[in-house]
Amino acid sequence: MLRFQGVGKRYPGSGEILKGLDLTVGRGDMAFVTGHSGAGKSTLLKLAALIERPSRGRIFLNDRDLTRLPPRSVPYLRRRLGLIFQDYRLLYDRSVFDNVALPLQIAGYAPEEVERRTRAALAKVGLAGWERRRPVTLSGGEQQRVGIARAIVTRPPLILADEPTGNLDPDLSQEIFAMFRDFNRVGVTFLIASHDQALVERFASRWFHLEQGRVVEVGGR
Ligand SMILES: Nc1ncnc2c1ncn2[C@@H]1O[C@H](COP(=O)(O)OP(=O)(O)OP(=O)(O)O)[C@@H](O)[C@H]1O
Repeated sequence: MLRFQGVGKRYPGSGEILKGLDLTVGRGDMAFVTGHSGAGKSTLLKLAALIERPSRGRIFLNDRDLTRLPPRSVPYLRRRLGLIFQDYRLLYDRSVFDNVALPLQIAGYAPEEVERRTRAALAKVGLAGWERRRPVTLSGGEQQRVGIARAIVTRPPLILADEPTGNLDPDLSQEIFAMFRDFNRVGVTFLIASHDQALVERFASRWFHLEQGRVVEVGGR
């Protein structure tokens, strides 16, 4: 589903952060990227999400070469991805409903469809009835559930999550990963950056360990 082939990345003025990376995430995988701080985990996800472009190599999503994608096709492609961030990135001046509904509104769904799908996504993350709440009144774990509902609301086949439990305690982290696993079981592919080794070993069907810009170890069942 997602394939990196000899991918290098250098930021303006930086050395090479990723140095010819090869990896493949298959359809239905629950894949993790591990590595110490600065190893390039976020960079890898940003490349997959087309937030950054590689300096060399190729990235394929469903056999489509992302490195050759014209800029005008980027927004369309991004709609087919769910993105989840460590710091949730919610809009704090909007309601929970508005946050989750936003990707559907951008994609041009009719209002009644937006309403139906948004409520369904909130129910899936255990937040049915929370539509009118404001994100500031929610705990970190609850805010991340809103972030997850926003990521799944367009039913993307692939979800990219960057340290999604980095700000949460171990019990909540486990809850969030179990939720990902439930979505994974119904067919959503995940690529998750995490440095929580114990949880990765428990939940990963596959993982890639990064060191000095390369995959040095591949695990999984
Ligand atoms: N926009 C940028 N410009 C210049 N250097 C950058 C940029 N973004 C990241 N870097 C550098 O690239 C390296 C890898 O960063 P990245 O965020 O991908 O690592 P990470 O493995 O996700 O780390 P962490 O676990 O701390 O989030 C770091 O040395 C960082 O300083």
